Amino acid sequence: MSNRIYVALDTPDIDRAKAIAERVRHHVGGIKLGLEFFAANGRTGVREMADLGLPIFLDLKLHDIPNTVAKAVQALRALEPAILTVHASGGRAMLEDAKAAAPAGTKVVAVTMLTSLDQRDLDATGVTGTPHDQVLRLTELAMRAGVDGIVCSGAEVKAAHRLWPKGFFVVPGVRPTDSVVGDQKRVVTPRMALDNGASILVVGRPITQAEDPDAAARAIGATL
Ligand SMILES: O=C(O)c1cc(=O)[nH]c(=O)n1[C@@H]1O[C@H](COP(=O)(O)O)[C@@H](O)[C@H]1O
Repeated sequence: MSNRIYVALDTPDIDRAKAIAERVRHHVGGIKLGLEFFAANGRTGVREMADLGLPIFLDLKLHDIPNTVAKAVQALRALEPAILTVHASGGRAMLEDAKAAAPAGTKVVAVTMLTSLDQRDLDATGVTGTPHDQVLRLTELAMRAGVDGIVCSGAEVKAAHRLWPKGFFVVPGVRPTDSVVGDQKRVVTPRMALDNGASILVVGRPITQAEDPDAAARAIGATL
């Protein structure tokens, strides 16, 4: 089951990213490269990481007017990532245009409500209802727009999966029981996220900050 773990290599240092990827490669299903990596290393860096042979999840969380997002996705086409993220709250037209601009083999997944946010944060943005309500509202929007799936926390993935049985569900913000939570707020264990219907898990610091990333990835895999 460890092939359902994507390790988040959140570092601007490509040599460090490669070193961790090499160490954990037999215990993860793919690697996730996000804004920190992309801002420092760009498309060339993504290509270099892809040469390691693992599927690439390019997590840029695009969120802008439809034309701008579509053009950005077009500019990324040649990288053919396995997964690409956009923000669901960008709206239906943006989601449709992002999907239309992506390569056929790329899953476009829409971030619903970041796992680093809770009820108070939601209230502060003027959104009514609970995190659960907000995730389901955006799941429905993403489904209707024709993207491939969503990103949500393990606390909502069961209900989101029920609403969209054919969707692809990415769950970050997972923590083994003995692990530091950090800036995440809606956290579940990797096992619970999968039991609740996650298609893949994103795991960053519990692996990358471990003294032995390989052992940490193996240990998480063993709980699944
Ligand atoms: O899209 C994501 O991957 C994402 C969405 C979200 O709601 N929360 C979230 O933490 N992430 C990403 O998942 C990773 C979590 O990292 P750790 O908290 O270190 O395990 C980071 O790379 C985040 O950018």
